Amino acid sequence: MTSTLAPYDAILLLSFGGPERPEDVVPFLRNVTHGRGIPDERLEEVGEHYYHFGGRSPINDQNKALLAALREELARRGLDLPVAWGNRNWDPYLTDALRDLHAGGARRVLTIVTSAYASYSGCRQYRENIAASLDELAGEGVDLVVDKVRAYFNDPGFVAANVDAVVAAYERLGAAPGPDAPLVFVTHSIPTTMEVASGTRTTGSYSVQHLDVAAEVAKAAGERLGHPVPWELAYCSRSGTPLTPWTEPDVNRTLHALHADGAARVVLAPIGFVSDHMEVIYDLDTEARATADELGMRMERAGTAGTAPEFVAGLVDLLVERAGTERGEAPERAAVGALGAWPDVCRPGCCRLRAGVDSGVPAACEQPAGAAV
Ligand SMILES: CC1=C(CCC(=O)O)c2cc3nc(cc4[nH]c(cc5[nH]c(cc1n2)c(C)c5CCC(=O)O)c(CCC(=O)O)c4C)C(CCC(=O)O)=C3C
Ligand SMILES: [Fe+2]
Repeated sequence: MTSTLAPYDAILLLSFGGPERPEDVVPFLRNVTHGRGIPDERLEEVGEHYYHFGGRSPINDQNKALLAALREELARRGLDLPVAWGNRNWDPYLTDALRDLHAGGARRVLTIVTSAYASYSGCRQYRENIAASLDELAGEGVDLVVDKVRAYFNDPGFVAANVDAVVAAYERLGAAPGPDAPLVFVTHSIPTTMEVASGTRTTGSYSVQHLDVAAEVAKAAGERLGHPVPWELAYCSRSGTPLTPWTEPDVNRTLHALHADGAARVVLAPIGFVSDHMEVIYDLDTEARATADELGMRMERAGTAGTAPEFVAGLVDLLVERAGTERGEAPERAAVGALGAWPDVCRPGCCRLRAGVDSGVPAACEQPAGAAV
């Protein structure tokens, strides 16, 4: 029975992909940076991060775990439909996943991407990948309709999982939050041009989305811990040339600044990542930890949402909500914070690579040009 997710007949988990073995690292990095002008030195440096962990990214295992958790939660709710997994940059690839779903009888697919926040990297680029795959499949006579659930950074389940993780990190730290033990939220840095073009005029940019979630998480964690939590937002994983501005401050610089202000301990909460990606285990657990050690600061890194039951239940709620909307019902659109629920179908021009510049690359899951922004 698939009745309560009608009109959808399949679910797709769409992610980034990562290498499984050392031989995969360079081909993977070529896929990631295809046509994007990342300097060779940066690729070698990022390659080293992967070799440091045996040439294997943690991301595929984490997606397999999320896939299993989603299937379990769907089954628990009596929702029996296929759930496939496909990636932008590595096997299993998106096009193959969609072709398999179609071969199994699927005609209308609802997608969850493994990015909670909307920017070119977390929203539009995936939608361009969907459009390109659908185009390729149409050439094979495979016709599918693919939709995507709205950006879920402010979903109550995602936020609750991050609150739990921050509370647990302070418990491990053995100190109450305060000026002596502040909280640093961390996310992926992006070029400031991408930041300016993220979202739309009415939805909140990438950094504004993070600030909204950070305020909610800090407030709820502070209530649970019995102390207000001083916090800031920092960025990791900058790339590109030093001449190109990216969102700042870098997390290592924030650690130096907090240390100079007298903080002896710190909690890092990577709210920008849905699971412990390479950025988390290398840029935070390896590099930022080395900085903290050097400064003599005690650091605890909060966990990511991963397969936390609230997070997984929240994702399934989003599937149920969207299916209801498509059936013409008006389901509740749960969201915490000040920004409200993201549009189901992105506004025209949402999350362009650069503000005002239409790349001409088709993107799926977007209202046609001319629709109100
Ligand atoms: C906002 C954002 C997220 C968060 C949202 C989300 O979670 O999806 C994210 C996720 C990820 N980024 C990842 C890996 C990489 N990202 C790169 C490059 C870039 N990312 C960017 C942004 C983001 N990226 C940008 C603006 C670039 C430069 C331009 C470009 O190339 O688009 C490069 C190239 C080398 C380098 O420049 O560092 C690599 C190898 C992995 C896999 C990790 C693993 O294996 O566990 C994941 C999940
Ligand atoms: Fe978008």
